[in-house]
Amino acid sequence: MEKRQILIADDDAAIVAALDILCDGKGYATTTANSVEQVNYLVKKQDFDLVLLDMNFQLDTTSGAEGLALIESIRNAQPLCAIVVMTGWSSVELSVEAMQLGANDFIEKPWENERLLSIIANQLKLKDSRSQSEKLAQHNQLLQKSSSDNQDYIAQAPSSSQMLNTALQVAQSELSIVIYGDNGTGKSLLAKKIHHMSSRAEQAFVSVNMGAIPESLFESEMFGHVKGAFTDAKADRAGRFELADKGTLFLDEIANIPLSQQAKLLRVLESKEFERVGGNKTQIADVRVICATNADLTALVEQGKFRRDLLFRLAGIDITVPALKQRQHDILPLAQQCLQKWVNKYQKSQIQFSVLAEQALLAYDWPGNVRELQHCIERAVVLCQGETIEPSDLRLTLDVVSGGADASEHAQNNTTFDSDMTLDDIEKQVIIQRLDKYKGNAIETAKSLGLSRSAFYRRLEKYQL
Ligand SMILES: Nc1ncnc2c1ncn2[C@@H]1O[C@H](COP(=O)(O)OP(=O)(O)OP(=O)(O)O)[C@@H](O)[C@H]1O
Repeated sequence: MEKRQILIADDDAAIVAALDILCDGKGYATTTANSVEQVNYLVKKQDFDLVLLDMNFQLDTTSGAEGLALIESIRNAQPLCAIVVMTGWSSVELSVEAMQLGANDFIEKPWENERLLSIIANQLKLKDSRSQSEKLAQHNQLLQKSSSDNQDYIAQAPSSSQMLNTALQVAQSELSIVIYGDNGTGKSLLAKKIHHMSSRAEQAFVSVNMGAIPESLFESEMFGHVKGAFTDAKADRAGRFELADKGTLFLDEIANIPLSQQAKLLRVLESKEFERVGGNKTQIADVRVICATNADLTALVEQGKFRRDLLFRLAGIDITVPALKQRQHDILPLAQQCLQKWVNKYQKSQIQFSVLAEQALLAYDWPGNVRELQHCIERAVVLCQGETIEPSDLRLTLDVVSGGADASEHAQNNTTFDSDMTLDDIEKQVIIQRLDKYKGNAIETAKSLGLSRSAFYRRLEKYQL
């Protein structure tokens, strides 16, 4: 196990030497500092688990002012690090002030070795639980975004049930997986399903949309950063690899990762080691990687846009999710599932599909796949006046009657914005319609809206599209 890092800060060389021997004997890695400047320099440069801090650095002062100022700068540089101050005897007030400024504990000089070691051990444990809570808070944020985590995966058609069987068979292994399929076919949901069926199910499932990360933030997003590593790094932050430790890391839209970043990803996947940006502590990446894409990665390799060695590393096994039109037997069960969801959400009384509406659902091509089906049913639930959804509520009637006119265009020609819609509501609706128009093609939709790829993906995430 990696040694815990302790900084011993005191201007008295004899004290530093004694503490160094004591800590070293207990297996801690020590660094020493004998001036305020040195402490300030070291805490900005290196990660420490604990600082043992003297309160006075000039022989003629006993006020503790230097120690108090140092506590603030250590706290600023390393919010989670434990600080134990060493005070002269009977300086209770100073100890209290130190604790108020962020020190975690204090010990009076001269100290008893056993007592100091027990304080150190205790504070290191508390520091670990603070790091753990920091991670948990970030996890919770991620989890809130994916409340659909363990929803039922519908696969009643022969092609989808065969695909699901293969997925569940490999779930238990540690093989990396690439999931291919058109937009909206259910690749992300399948990745979650695989995670839930794996031996890592109790650990985190962390999803990253590779298209949504601006190139300049790639390393910080994936590997984390330490405070001050760059202008906007106001606090330490764990990256996705760290958050997914012992769990599953889902790299969505993997084809969108720029070539320059592919090498960095490959290095971590091969060595299983990474460092936070600006940090020097090497961490181990114990993650199972699942990727998804609607692109042909082999073709991208041939075109020189995707690294062959990265594809080998990622593709332990390939799974392809069929388009919805190729799995007719899934359409009605999926429509029923969506109906239930939207009826609950909009607090409507029970609603059913008419026979004609079911026929319309079956006759449509679903270029936007399950996602388009969900939007279609949501619209229908909102528009439906009575207890039965009719073909006209689905707005697919035109297609069925005219044999293939584009329903999305029909929907688009009917754009109306209620007077009580917020700007966000309007933006969401425009994006949905534009996605329909471009049949789920993200790049063309983003272009038509005048958005960069990452700005577009950020909006998709914001509106959970
Ligand atoms: N087999 C299924 N059973 C139930 N719900 C499904 C199924 N497939 C997809 N869905 C739902 O359809 C929506 C779109 O699915 P998902 O986001 O997994 O698609 P995707 O292929 O990852 O899309 P994209 O390529 O655009 O990222 C989600 O709300 C998901 O829950």
